[in-house]
Amino acid sequence: MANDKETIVSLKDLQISFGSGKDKFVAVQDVNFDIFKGETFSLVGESGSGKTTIGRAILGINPTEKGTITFEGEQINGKISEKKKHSIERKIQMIFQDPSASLNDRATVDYIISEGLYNYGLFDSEEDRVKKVRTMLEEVGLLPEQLYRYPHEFSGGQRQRIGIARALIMQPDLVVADEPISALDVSIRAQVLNLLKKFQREQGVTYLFIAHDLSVVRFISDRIAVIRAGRILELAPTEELFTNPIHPYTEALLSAVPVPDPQIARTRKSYVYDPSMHHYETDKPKFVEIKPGHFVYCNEEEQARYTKELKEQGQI
Ligand SMILES: Nc1ncnc2c1ncn2[C@@H]1O[C@H](COP(=O)(O)OP(=O)(O)OP(=O)(O)O)[C@@H](O)[C@H]1O
Repeated sequence: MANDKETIVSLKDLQISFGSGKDKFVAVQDVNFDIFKGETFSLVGESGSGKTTIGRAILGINPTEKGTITFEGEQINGKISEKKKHSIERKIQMIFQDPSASLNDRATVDYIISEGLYNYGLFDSEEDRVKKVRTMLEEVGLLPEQLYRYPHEFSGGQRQRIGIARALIMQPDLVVADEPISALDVSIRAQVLNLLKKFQREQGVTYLFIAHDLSVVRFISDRIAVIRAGRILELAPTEELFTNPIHPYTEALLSAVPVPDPQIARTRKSYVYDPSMHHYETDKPKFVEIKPGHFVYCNEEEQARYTKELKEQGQI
């Protein structure tokens, strides 16, 4: 792939299965993509499509069956040393969908935010730890007097801020944010997204953002990958994906997004994507860079058709 951006994560021919024998279920396959340093890369797809499975594989929680995951130039799936694992667990943090379930209700906010600092010895003195925690608390918009309270004393949005503080205090290079706003009130979703963007501007952190709705990720993503049934069907920079979608499934997802401009609404085709039209075994589809930075999962016949259409439209 031709680009001048630095790659932080690279997934090559990734396959992940659960169970074995006749109960084996392939949850993720043929997955190939790179995430660039400092960007927000979104993985979007319906429930059960494999988004969380990919996120958990990058975090080292889900074992992979085939392929490689490279992080900062080193392979991190398969057998790795405890030392490397420990180092990666600081560098890659996670923010969860449900801030109520992911925070220990018997621990104070002070302890929750400090836990990683303790595990990694990331402070010089007690004074230094308290200073770090208070600064972080302020960064996420909570008050110093809230430090010794417990998660259940906070609203959903505040709890998610605690979850963000816990992740970001580790100064991670990559944060996997798995539907971080889905459980929140619509009114506070934008605030939480703005908070995440603020950290990205200040710390240069990279986000892998997982969502089931394209409209949610439009304004925060640099690039978007659309996943269905464990396969990435299309990947493109955000505006490119919204204006020039190529795969019929992306078209279908986009037609479900409310379009305020009737002019655009009229020109948009309402595809019904029938996945059974793909016979993966015989078709042997590939993830092809159909135009610079824009990838589509397609077989040879589809590739020829897409290329012809793009040429006719003067896009390539
Ligand atoms: N530990 C597991 N054991 C067996 N099957 C699993 C396991 N984890 C996930 N799966 C299956 O793998 C598929 C992908 O699940 P995954 O959680 O990655 O989907 P998702 O896209 O994140 O969905 P959601 O939006 O609902 O979280 C699903 O069919 C799920 O049932």
